[in-house]
This record gives sequence, structure tokens and C-alpha cells, in this order.
Amino acid sequence: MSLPRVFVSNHTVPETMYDAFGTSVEVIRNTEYDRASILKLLPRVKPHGLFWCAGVTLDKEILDAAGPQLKVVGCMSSGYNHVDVAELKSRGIPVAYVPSTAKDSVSNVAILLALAASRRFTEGRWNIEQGRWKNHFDAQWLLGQEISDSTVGIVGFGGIGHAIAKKLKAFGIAKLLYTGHKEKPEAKELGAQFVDQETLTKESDFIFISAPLNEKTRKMCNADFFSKMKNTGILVNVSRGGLVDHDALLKALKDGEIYSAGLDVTDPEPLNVDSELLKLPNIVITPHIGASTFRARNAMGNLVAKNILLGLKGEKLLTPLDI
Ligand SMILES: O=C(O)[C@H](O)CO
Repeated sequence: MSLPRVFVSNHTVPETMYDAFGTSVEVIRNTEYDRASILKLLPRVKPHGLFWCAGVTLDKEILDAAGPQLKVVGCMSSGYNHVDVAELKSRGIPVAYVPSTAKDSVSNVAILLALAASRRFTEGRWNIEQGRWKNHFDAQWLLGQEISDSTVGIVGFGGIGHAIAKKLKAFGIAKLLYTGHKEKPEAKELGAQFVDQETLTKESDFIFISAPLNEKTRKMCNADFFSKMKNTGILVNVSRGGLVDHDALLKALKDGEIYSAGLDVTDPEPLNVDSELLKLPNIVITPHIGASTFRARNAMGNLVAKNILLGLKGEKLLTPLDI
């Protein structure tokens, strides 16, 4: 009897994932990254399970190419804006994702960006490179903002938002606000106050975006949002670039409407090499490395594999995407 087949959409997934699958399935990995190669391979493979990586949209066309024998999908990401969940639901195909597996690595990058953006890392580095680091003491040089004693606002208090809040407690912040679609009991334990988005925008010194991208949140950080932020305010986004209107952000940073920004995610990705954002002194940008640690990637891959094995047996998934 032939083994169930699992198609891995991107060959760069961690090798440990193959151990997690064991010998009960046949794993076929795509040797390319792109949509065209996936669409070509799927009808030949006829997979029972799909191991899906961010970067290529999982939609009707992909599901049609995979075929009606498909039983389960496992996504190796906490974000799911690249997945047509409604289409999967309508076909009765369960889908898993890995919502909290990378919460430590992503929240660490969020804090790194907040510190770097508030302490003028980009500008400081340029000063060194351009020989503007003077050989005398200047008490006014490169003064930044302090996270200690600040008011922090978190947009989206899921696993990552919660991890950011918990870690920031160690920095001695003065006040913690959060907003989202509902109040969270775990936020109360951290002394976080549930407020509406406008209050959070106006009162926060640091704003962290860790909410999913959907039609409600798309471009929520727009010109109006920036006009309400403090001029000394710092925006950090570790969620998806689509939550921020980048033209409005560029203007807000240029005009001094906000102090600085730290982005791990941009729109588009990759960011154009000639993007005006890269020319600004008051922004720190990293190339979507939130979940890029050996530990996080291994954990994400293993959890996806476990979910797919359960789905193939028709059992309940460990981390289903239930929206
Ligand atoms: O969604 C996630 O898990 C990260 O952004 C990596 O894609």
C-alpha cells in the first residue's frame, strides 16, 4: 500500500521536520520557491498533505492543482494573510498554523527595533561611517528616547503582543496599553489596560504592531494615525507590512510628525532597494527576520509536521487555524 504523500512547498524548511514526519508518509519537497513550480508539481504529486510556507498565496488555484484527495494543510507561519481560509473551509480541509511558536524570537526582534529606533542606531552608524564622530564630548549628540518610564501601546495582544509586554516589564515601563478585538485576561495579569485605538495612538510613547493583517487592519497606520501619535512617538511593526501605509509613514518620519520607526516587515517585501525609507536616518529596517532563529524555525517546522500527521489520520489538529 502506498504511503500518504506530503508536499513541502519550499525546500528550505528545517531538516528536523523530516524526522518529525518519520516513515509513515512520503515527503516530496519542491526544489524551487515560486508559485509556478508549485503549480506544475502539485498535479503530479497529488498530495494528501500540504506543508505550506509564507511567500506564495494558498488559494483556489493551488487547491485545484493539488486535487480532491488533499486532506490537510499545515502552514509554517503565525501570519495567515497568504491563505484563503474560506476556500479551505468550503472544501472541508482542516488547516493548521503555528501561532505562538516563534513568539520569543519575534518579540525579541520587536524590542531590538524599539531600542534601536529610539536610540538612533541608523543615524549613529552613518555618523561613524561618514567621519562625523567628533573627537570631543558633546552632551547633545545623538540623544534618543528612553523606553524606561514610557507608555507602551500594543496593537494586537496575541502570543507575540503578550511576549513583548512581558519582556518590556523588565525595562521599567510606566504604563501598558493594548487594543484589539477583545479584552484579554492574560493582559490584566501584566497590568495592561484595554483601550480604544485612538487612545492608544495618542497616549503611547512606543507603539508595537503585532496584529494580523486583514481587511480591518490593512493600512491602519495611515496619515490620520500618525497625526495622532506623539511627535516623540516610536512605531514598531513586526506583524505584516500591509498594516502600515508606507507613504504616510515616510511623510510622518520626514516631517517629524513621529520620532522614529522600526520595521521588520514592509510592503512590498522585499523592499525596493531604492525605497525612500532606506534613506531616512530615523528608521531601522530588518528583512522580516522575526522568526529567523534556528530554534524558532525548527520548532515551527516540527509543529507543522505534527499537525499534518494528525490531519492525515483525520484527528484533531494541535494548532488549527479557526477563524
Ligand atoms: O508569520 C510568521 O510566522 C512570520 O512572520 C514568518 O513568516
